[in-house]
Amino acid sequence: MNIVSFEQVSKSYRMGEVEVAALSQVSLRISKGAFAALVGPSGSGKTTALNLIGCLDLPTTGEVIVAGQPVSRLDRRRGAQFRGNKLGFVFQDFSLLPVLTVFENVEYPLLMIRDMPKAQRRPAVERVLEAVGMADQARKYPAQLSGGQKQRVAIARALVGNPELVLADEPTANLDGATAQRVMALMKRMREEFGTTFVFSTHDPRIMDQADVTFYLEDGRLLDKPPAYGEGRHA
Ligand SMILES: Nc1ncnc2c1ncn2[C@@H]1O[C@H](COP(=O)(O)OP(=O)(O)OP(=O)(O)O)[C@@H](O)[C@H]1O
Repeated sequence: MNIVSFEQVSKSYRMGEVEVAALSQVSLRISKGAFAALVGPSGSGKTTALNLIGCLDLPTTGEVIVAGQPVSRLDRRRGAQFRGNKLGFVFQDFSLLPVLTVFENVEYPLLMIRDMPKAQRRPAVERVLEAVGMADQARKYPAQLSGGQKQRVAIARALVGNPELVLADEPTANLDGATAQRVMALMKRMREEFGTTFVFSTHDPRIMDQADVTFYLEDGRLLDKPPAYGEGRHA
């Protein structure tokens, strides 16, 4: 079963007189449970593709279907609702709120998006903090954590609402090589433990090799085989 389908998806941005094609006629399918990489050089369209899957942007033409729902025409409110219920996000800059503790950062989506009562929030937060090995750091603030620890908290926050799909835009870009590998291993373990599909973007060959399916983008187009720079496998 596919959790993501793109049918002939194009996205262009107008910059004054000029039209920039961020994605051109991309068709792809990602099956449920995949650990999928979007790979390509800077400006190839990876973030645009993740934004379309995440209902953060709409395609210019074509159809995007996520978890059985055609999301290409959802308005802002319905898009936000869909996002809150079905998706989790991990960002390269971690995007933790500095004034909240680790526990509160992970709790935040349950409180703000799901409006979940406190008695249910605590066990949900404890479960994911335990899973990412950060339960003993719950009272710390983000500034007191290393980069790898921050990304573990961000992964816990992405998973706390039991999403079907986690989208991660260059999740290891701000981490050293060894920490990046540990964060990827953690995401893979979370995929096994929670049954969540992961789609991440990267241009690091060591990171793309972790994927079980890899999509190569170049100038907004999906390539049908790895380009010279790619060392990952093609599905
Ligand atoms: N909001 C926007 N307005 C205008 N052009 C945009 C916008 N967002 C993206 N683009 C353009 O679309 C193309 C694809 O950008 P995108 O951010 O998807 O690439 P990327 O592969 O994620 O790059 P990076 O690895 O640098 O993040 C680029 O040419 C970019 O300049």
